[in-house]
Order: sequence, then C-alpha cells, then structure tokens
Amino acid sequence: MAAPVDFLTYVDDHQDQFIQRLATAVEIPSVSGEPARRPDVVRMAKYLEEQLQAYGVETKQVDLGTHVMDGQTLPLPPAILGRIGNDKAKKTVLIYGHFDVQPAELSDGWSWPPFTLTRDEKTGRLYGRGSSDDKGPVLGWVNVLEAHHQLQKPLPVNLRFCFEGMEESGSEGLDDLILEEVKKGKESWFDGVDCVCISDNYWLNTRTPALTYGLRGISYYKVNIAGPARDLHSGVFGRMVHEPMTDLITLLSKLVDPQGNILVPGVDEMVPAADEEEKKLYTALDYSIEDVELSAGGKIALSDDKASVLMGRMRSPSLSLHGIEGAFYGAGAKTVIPAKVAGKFSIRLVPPQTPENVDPLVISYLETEFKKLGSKNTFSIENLHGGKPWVEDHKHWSYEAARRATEAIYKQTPDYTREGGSIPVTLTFAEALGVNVLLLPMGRGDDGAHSTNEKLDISNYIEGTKLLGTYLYEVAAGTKA
Ligand SMILES: C[C@H](N)C(=O)N[C@@H](Cc1c[nH]cn1)C(=O)O
Ligand SMILES: [Zn+2]
Ligand SMILES: [Zn+2]
Repeated sequence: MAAPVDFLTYVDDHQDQFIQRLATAVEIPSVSGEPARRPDVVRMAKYLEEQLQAYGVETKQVDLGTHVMDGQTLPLPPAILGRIGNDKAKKTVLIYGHFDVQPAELSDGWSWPPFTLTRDEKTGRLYGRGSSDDKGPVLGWVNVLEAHHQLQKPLPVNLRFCFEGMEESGSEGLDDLILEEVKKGKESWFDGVDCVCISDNYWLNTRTPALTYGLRGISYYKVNIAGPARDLHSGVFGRMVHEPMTDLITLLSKLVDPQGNILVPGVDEMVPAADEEEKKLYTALDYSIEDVELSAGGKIALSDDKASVLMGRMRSPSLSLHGIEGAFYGAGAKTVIPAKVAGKFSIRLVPPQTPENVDPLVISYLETEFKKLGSKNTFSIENLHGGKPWVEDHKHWSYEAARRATEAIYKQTPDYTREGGSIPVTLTFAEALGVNVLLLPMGRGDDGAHSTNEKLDISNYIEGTKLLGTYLYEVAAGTKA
C-alpha cells in the first residue's frame, strides 16, 4: 500500500517546521556521558515526551534508578514509553530511538557551535551534534505523527515507542525495563508488538539507501595505573621512579597492531574466516575505497581491497584506543610525570563473541602483561559497559516492507548492510519480544556521527521522514507470514 499523497505533500510543505523541531532538540546538550549534562538529558526527555503527546500519543516516563559514573552516583534519565492505536485488525510496530548524544566541544574542531543547528544553504546540510545520531531520525517519527494528526488521518498501524537517554553510555537500565515490561503480559506497553523498527544508523555511502540486519556488540574497558601520591617534576624524578604513563602506553601498545589485528590471544581467533561465497556479498555492495576515504576525511583505508575493508567493519571485531584520562594534553610543554592515568579502549564484537567470553581474555592478558613490566605501580582494569552483537533475518516481511518503501521514496533498491556500531538494546528486543528487528537508517555514510561537524542532509531528513511513514503503510499492506 503506497503512502497517501497528502501525507507526502504535508512533509514537503512543512520542511521548515520540521527543521525547527530538530533545531530545538539540538539546542539541548543531552550528553549522557558527562555527569554535569545529566539535567539536559532529562530536559530532552521532557521535550520529546511533549512532542509525542501533542500528536495524540499516550506516554509514560519510566524512572530507571541510579548508576555510578566517574565515581559519582547519578540518577539515570527516564525512558519514555508511548502508545497510539489499539486496533486489533492492524499490525503493531515498536519504534526505538535515543535522545542522548555524544559529547561535543567547539574546541574539538567544530566549524560551528555543536549545540546550534547550523543550516548550510549551499550544501543543504544541517550541522549539529545529534542531527544524524539520533535526534533527526527520532524526530522523523514525530514528523510522521504530526502529519497524520494534522491531516486527521488514522495511522496505518498501531505504534508503540521506547526512547532512551543512555544509549551512548551503555543503555544502562534499559534491558531491565524491557524484561520487566514483557513480564506484565497483557498489561505491558509492548503487548501485541509484531515487529521492531530502529532508525539509528547510516547508509554505507552517500548515494544508496540501506536496510541493516546486523550490529557489532561492544565491550568498553578502563585500565588504571597509579603510583606517586601526586604529579611529579620530570627533572627531579625522571629515571628515579616507575612512571604510570610509561606503563600504560606499553600496555596499550600490546592490544592492537597498526593493521588492526587484535593482539589479545584468542579474540580474533574466535571468529571464523569468511568463505568465498560470503566475500561475494561484500564485493556486491555499492561501495568503494573512495567512499571510506570520503567519510573518514583522509586517504587512510587499511587496504585497497573493498571486500576486506567492508568485512573489517561488518563481520570482524575491532579494537580502538580512545583516550587517556589524567595525561597532560594542554598547550605548552609542561614537564610533568602524571601520578595517575587511565587508558580507555573498546572492542567491537561479532558473533560468536560476547562480553562474557571476551572480557576474561582481555583482563587476564593485561594482568599478565602488566606483571611482565616489573613495575611497582598499581594496575586495575574495569569494564565500563558491554553489549552483544546482533544479526537478523533480512528476508522477513518487515524488511520486505522497508524495501518497498525505499523503492517508492528513493526509486532505488537498498543496500543490505551490517553496521559496525552497536545499539546494545537491539538483541534484547529481539529475544525478549521474540519478533523481527529492522534497522532503517535515515542519514548518510558521511554524516560524521560521534565526530566533529556531525550533519544530516536536509534531503535525508525530509525524504527519510517520508520513508519512515511509507514503511508503516507497507507494513500494513504486507503479510505477517
Ligand atoms: C549505531 C549507534 N547510532 C551508535 O552510535 N551507538 C553507539 C553505542 C555506544 C556504545 N558505547 C558507547 N556508545 C556506538 O556504536 O558507539
Ligand atoms: Zn551514537
Ligand atoms: Zn545512535
């Protein structure tokens, strides 16, 4: 069933209002990873809840309790549940998204203030933190609701919503909410859900819409090394004491080599190699080494072979070093020996890897390597958060509906991709509800999620809103078989 023309026309006619909605959301710096920004995440939850209510959605804020971050006990931002429609003759689609964002500072190298949506008329792009990940897509659903509400049109399906404010920090508390909710049976806000749709990733390139049927999992670690009681003068103490930073850099250098091979014994080895048949899937995708270089902003691809680069992201684990807390990083040439440093790194996981089978390998390897240093500093390792990988059946009717919707809006057949990023709750939805989960991305491969100058093209926001709405009509038209 094609989406009605008046819905599509409404979206075209209300572009400016939709962009203003995104601008208001980007203004709220809802960074879940920074304790001082926690009230902004709560403010963003309220804004989103009011938007849903304005278009007839019944909502509920769920208190997720507290958690510890950087040694502080903090209240978790509430999750927002929503529901609209209860027609037994219609299918029920559960929409998930997140309203928190990654940190961003102008001094990181942004060309514009990250929490102001900046419209570039020449390129048709909207710059701002969260524009693509994930405020644009979440508000795309709100735009669909607004259009139906204003046109007094019934939605083609019943909708349920689950929006969270901790996705960028490990989705703390959400698994428990889902499992508790599912236990309520008929009383559950998820009762009767036929499929889940998530718009929280990106096309592979800048040209071809995608449907995504896999995500990598993640295990995030913090290695702490401490020694002296305070920062020391390197002229006074250099070569007299064990330096925490030297120990840490030595350990970090033993985790991954410059070609991306993971050096922790047993981790890469857990994943079976791709056979020739599987490699063909990657060769067939509309992607080139230039696409990687364009989205990375540098000619730095690990190989000239497209299939091997794509497999690196979609079906191999990767280990990335993220940062060092406590290290001197300012301007000038401070001659300090930092007293206490913490290295942060994460491993993206693919089946059959899970945090449970990978964490012990990482922890015991680093403990052994630290002992080999013969250092008198202290060593500890923490796991900050984890999530399992997920792979879905992409022949399901929900994927078929999304394919038809993509062909209707973009006049193109979508790429079928596995995403290198992680959305920890995806597998929980799949397992707890026992239904198919579809990832239906709105943004392009060069959006720069998590990076400086994150953007969403206006055309992706507007056509993406049409795509989300059209998908609901195609779900209504398809079979449940
Ligand atoms: C793919 C999704 N939009 C995303 O960016 N997920 C994050 C989740 C995460 C896990 N730890 C911190 N954030 C990601 O893949 O990094
Ligand atoms: Zn993200
Ligand atoms: Zn996201």
